Amino acid sequence: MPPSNDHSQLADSAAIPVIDLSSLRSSRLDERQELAQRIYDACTQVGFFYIKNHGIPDALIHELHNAAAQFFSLPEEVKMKYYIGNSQKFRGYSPIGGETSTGTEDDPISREEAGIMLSEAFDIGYEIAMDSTKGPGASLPPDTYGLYGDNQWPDEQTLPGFTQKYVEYCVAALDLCRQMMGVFALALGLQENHFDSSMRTPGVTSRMMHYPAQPVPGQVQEGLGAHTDWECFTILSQSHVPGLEILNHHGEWVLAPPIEGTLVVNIADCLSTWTNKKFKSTIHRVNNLSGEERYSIPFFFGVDYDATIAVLERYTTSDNPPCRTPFKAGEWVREKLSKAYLGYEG
Ligand SMILES: O=C(O)CCC(=O)C(=O)O
Ligand SMILES: [Fe+2]
Repeated sequence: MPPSNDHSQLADSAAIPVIDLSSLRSSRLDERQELAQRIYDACTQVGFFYIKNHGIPDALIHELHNAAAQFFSLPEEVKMKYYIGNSQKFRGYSPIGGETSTGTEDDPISREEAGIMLSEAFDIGYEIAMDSTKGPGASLPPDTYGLYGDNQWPDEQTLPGFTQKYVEYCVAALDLCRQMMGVFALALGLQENHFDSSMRTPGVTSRMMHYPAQPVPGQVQEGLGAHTDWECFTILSQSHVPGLEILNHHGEWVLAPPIEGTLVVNIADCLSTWTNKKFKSTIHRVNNLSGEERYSIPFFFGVDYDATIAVLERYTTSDNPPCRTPFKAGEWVREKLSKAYLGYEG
């Protein structure tokens, strides 16, 4: 297990709770507060939880998984037309071996040490069309960190309806994330609208992932190395095939198996920093040992790239000073992306 001077990246418990989000949209504050309490417990103890009754239609999720399977079954030379290395902004297709494990804060991995991961991915980022709060005249903000726009969508002849389906999913996921930031604010003892001014054009990204079955039975090639996510939190849709594991403080990897009708939520570095690591940005990894193809679709919710992440004063004491000096969300994400993708040097 990686050395750790605190337990903020390790789950206390193997039990990943299932939280019913029905009251997320309740008009009653006491019901939203009760939900916030359950979320607080999950974020401070595990850093991971499942959500049910989240409001994203099952049919849409199912169709998007079909679209992902179709994309990855395209010939390699067709997928390479959308190669991530063509993009200045980390958008597009990353073939097997195109990405490297960066490790964790306490246990970083250099490019020389990192092995080839058995996964391929297709990455996209925020667009106005994904944002239900934006009208037709809206445009992207100044791109100080080189992270807004420039998605490399597959063309319509190759994959009809793919772009529309993915954008439709992002609209629903982004709406859900904004609502969840309200409940996170309540959980942290803040006004429900505390984060609203930091999520006008939020730094969201999403990716489709494909983890092939192990090529040599009995030999395990890692699908995605141990890491924490970088933004505020992640909403993950996994297919019926297990593979996601989270690290607990006994140094044991605990499976987070797919549960029908749920999505997985995990806290990431920026929200963890805001709380002085009270909310855990828990280390996780993926190994596909199932013998089947595995697909997953994470949606990474980050705040505006020019938002400042500064530890909330209420989570500091003289014995527990801020874990980091303030930084811009875009700075952090860009640095992490530059390390993870081969072919980018910052
Ligand atoms: O594929 C999964 O289940 C998890 C993916 C993940 O952790 C990530 O993309 O950051
Ligand atoms: Fe992750």
